[in-house]
Amino acid sequence: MSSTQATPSTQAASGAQAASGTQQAASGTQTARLMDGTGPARRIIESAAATAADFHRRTGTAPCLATVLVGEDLASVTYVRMKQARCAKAGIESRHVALPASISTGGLVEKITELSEDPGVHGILLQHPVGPHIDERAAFEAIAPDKDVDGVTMHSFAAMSFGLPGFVSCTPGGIMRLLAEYDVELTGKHAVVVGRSPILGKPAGMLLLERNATVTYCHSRTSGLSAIVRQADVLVAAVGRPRFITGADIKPGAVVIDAGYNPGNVGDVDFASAAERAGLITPVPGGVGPMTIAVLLAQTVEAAVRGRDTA
Ligand SMILES: NC(=O)C1=CN([C@@H]2O[C@H](COP(=O)(O)OP(=O)(O)OC[C@H]3O[C@@H](n4cnc5c(N)ncnc54)[C@H](OP(=O)(O)O)[C@@H]3O)[C@@H](O)[C@H]2O)C=CC1
Ligand SMILES: Nc1nc(=O)c2c([nH]1)NC[C@@H]1CN(c3ccc(C(=O)N[C@@H](CCC(=O)O)C(=O)O)cc3)C=[N+]21
Repeated sequence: MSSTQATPSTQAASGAQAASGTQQAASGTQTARLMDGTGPARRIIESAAATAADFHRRTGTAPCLATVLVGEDLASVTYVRMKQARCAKAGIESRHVALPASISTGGLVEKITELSEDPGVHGILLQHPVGPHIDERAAFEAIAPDKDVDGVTMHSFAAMSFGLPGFVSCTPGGIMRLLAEYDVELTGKHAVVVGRSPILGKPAGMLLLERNATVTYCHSRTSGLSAIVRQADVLVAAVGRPRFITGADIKPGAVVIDAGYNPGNVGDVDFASAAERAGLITPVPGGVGPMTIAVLLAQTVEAAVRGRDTA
């Protein structure tokens, strides 16, 4: 799989140049190979769609994902629409629950508890962030573990950290699948994760640890960030700051995973300079983003099938 060609649109979108049939990420002295997420994501979704169709035939209903959105933040509305569109294409029904920004923690927990108890709903996605006056952790914990297809509950986090079966947080799960797709060896490698949020940085580090990487977390209180990032054989950028990491801090040959997704389709890594030093690098868009949605869909179908088979 490691020689999969990036789609032309991916290359164009990331400023990459196609050179005599091989994909090259930049035109510097050392050129990174692109880690395309669109191809692997498509394959994961095709497989989920086949399973969803089979589930539909057997049960008369489609797998169903409930998407919960608090408020009307434009980016969040767009993400949720994108997820619903992918669901529809894969034969997954989505049920959208739009709640006012003014809803209380109690009101949100009540709504999510209803979905957790609804036998017609197989998976629940509560779009993050929910607004500063709401206890987001309490809301996530109202998701029944067997419907936690977004992998955001404490139950899912613990299972994932112990290497036990359960749903993984979608973006970290997508990152791991992408690394596998490109045959990236993790054992003994120094993985540096910049960011420690509960649904991205922290679980990404735990999954890398499970795969025997030596993991360092960096965050806003880290001192000497550059020096640490420079040691990374595998770098995961999950900061939420456009082009925060530049090529100067990339170890030559490193695997660079840009999980950032900032306004204007800009990642947390400065792609052009990083691609001159990295060995492998994800583009934004077309890297981690599509993998996130693919994992969400696959886990939704898995939840439906599991629920049915254990009913
Ligand atoms: N492609 C996808 O599917 C997804 C992409 N994203 C994107 O990933 C990025 C991160 O998202 P998310 O984890 O939710 O963001 P959060 O804002 O929740 O977390 C950001 C993390 O970065 C750390 N950080 C912030 N500033 C610095 C700094 N100057 N130096 C070092 N660390 C810093 C914070 O540290 P501290 O903990 O100390 O505050 C925090 O741990 C965003 O661009 C987001 O859009 C998110 C989810 C899915
Ligand atoms: N509970 C929760 N779970 C999430 O997984 C979650 C969330 N909240 N809040 C917001 C972030 C953001 N996020 C993205 C998912 C896919 C793309 C994605 O597919 N991006 C495409 C581009 C799509 C386009 O803009 O056309 C790409 O990178 O190629 C981006 C961002 C998930 N998030």
